[in-house]
Amino acid sequence: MLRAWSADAVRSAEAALMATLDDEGELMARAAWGLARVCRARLEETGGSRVVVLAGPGNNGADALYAAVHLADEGAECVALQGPWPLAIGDSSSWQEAGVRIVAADGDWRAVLTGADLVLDGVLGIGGRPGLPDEAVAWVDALPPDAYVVAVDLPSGQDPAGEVAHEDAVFADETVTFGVPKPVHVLPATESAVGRLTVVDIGIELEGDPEVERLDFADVPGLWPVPTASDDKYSRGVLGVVAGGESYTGAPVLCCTAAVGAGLGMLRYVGTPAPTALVRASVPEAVIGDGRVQAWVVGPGLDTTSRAAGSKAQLDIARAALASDLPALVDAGGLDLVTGRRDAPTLLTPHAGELARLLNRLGGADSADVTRQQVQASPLAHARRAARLTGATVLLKGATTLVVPPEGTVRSQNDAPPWLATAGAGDVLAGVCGALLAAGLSPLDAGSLGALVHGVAADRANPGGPVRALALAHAIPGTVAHLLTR
Ligand SMILES: NC(=O)C1=CN([C@@H]2O[C@H](COP(=O)(O)OP(=O)(O)OC[C@H]3O[C@@H](n4cnc5c(N)ncnc54)[C@H](O)[C@@H]3O)[C@@H](O)[C@H]2O)[C@@H](O)CC1
Ligand SMILES: [K+]
Repeated sequence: MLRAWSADAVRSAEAALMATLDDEGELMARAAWGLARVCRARLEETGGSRVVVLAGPGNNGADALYAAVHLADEGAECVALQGPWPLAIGDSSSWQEAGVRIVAADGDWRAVLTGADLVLDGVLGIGGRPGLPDEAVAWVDALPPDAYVVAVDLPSGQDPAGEVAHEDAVFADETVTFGVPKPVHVLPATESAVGRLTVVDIGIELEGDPEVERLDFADVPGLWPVPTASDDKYSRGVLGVVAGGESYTGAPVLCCTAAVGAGLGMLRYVGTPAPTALVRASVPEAVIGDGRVQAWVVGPGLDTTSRAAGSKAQLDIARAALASDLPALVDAGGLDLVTGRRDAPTLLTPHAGELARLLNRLGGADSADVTRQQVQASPLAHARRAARLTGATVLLKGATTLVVPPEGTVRSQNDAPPWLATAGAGDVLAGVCGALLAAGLSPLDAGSLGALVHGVAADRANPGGPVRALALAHAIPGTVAHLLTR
């Protein structure tokens, strides 16, 4: 499991460790040495030797300058660009003596930057507010496209808390962070700016709950519900799926195929005539009709406005499911049936547009209209708000999937290839996560584990190429086996 801690928690841990060390510069020395080792390796890989430091006003700039001193000692040509600010440590002459030429804001920094093989972005670190100083915006605009950009601790100008997306900021090829990952490295608003993430150990230890967790493959065997010899179909979990309608007939096929493939004890399907016939034909394991279940999936392909035959009876069961005290996953059309808090374990699985619509419906008359774009620009805050309004855990779909309970640590999964952005993929996700809820997992575990398996299955269904949702659903059982036995 990858764990990311807030800037405040990292500063406290650094202060605690610093208090035990004789030399107050020791941590920065460790950070700079680790950073220099990574840069050295990248220069060797690319055959480059010209390093340009973007030197900000704080300790982030100092880290980059100290690393450049090591690289200069080893033969690299190192130049640092200084803005109209004093450097946190030393002055330009002391750094020049140590082998790093400083070019001031009024110097010919453009020519220097043009020749860079590797750019060390040390403008802002965990002390940064989102956004860049103007001089640094000009540097970033002038970055040569073929230079390898290494961000020190985090891509400068990105929100260290990972809450808000920023276009006017650094997008790095690699980020070298110190001690532990921070939210900026794993949350959807900022993760795409991080590139490859490398963590340098500087000896700090963090306690308590992290801000963000990310499950990795090694977590799957400990969480996945593996049956034992004493289990039967009922003890393994029975899932009820209320999905589809006369106009959306495919969603229940995808959802039910994925759910039985994820290892359910039994599945009950509640639908209208056309999708019921399809489910009967393509998922012969399914038992048709209402009955006792351990959890519900309500909503894939569900049209809450339909007047077609069977729709009213189906909607009555959907509403009863949501009113019950059983765990429920609520997706797509089912989200329109959410009227407020649910006390039983609940996982809502909206995409950005559906989350905006839900917030507008539940937020009350005095709340401003939320748009899909606003949700995409600050996904965590909007998902958290919906979680608090409903008491549910909110799984917000996207290139990075967020799983956000009303309080506490969130999960952020980034396991899927971009090919997975395809119609029907969400129906498959609902089936997998629903199966996990029926087996007794919490909404947080069901959502994050389901997202991981879903992402890996997309890759395994057709490595490196397009994937259709039905192939994804069929890849679920093999993916689970692979993750349990690797
Ligand atoms: N705290 C520690 O013990 C350690 C910190 N380290 C480094 O120190 C960094 C944090 O250093 P600092 O706390 O000095 O903070 P930063 O270097 O991130 O920057 C802070 C400075 O930038 C200014 N600033 C912030 N946002 C701005 C914006 N948007 N536009 C213009 N100016 C802005 C602040 O007023 C302040 O002067 C870490 O990211 C890491 O690189 C490492 O050396 C490891 C040890
Ligand atoms: K930085």
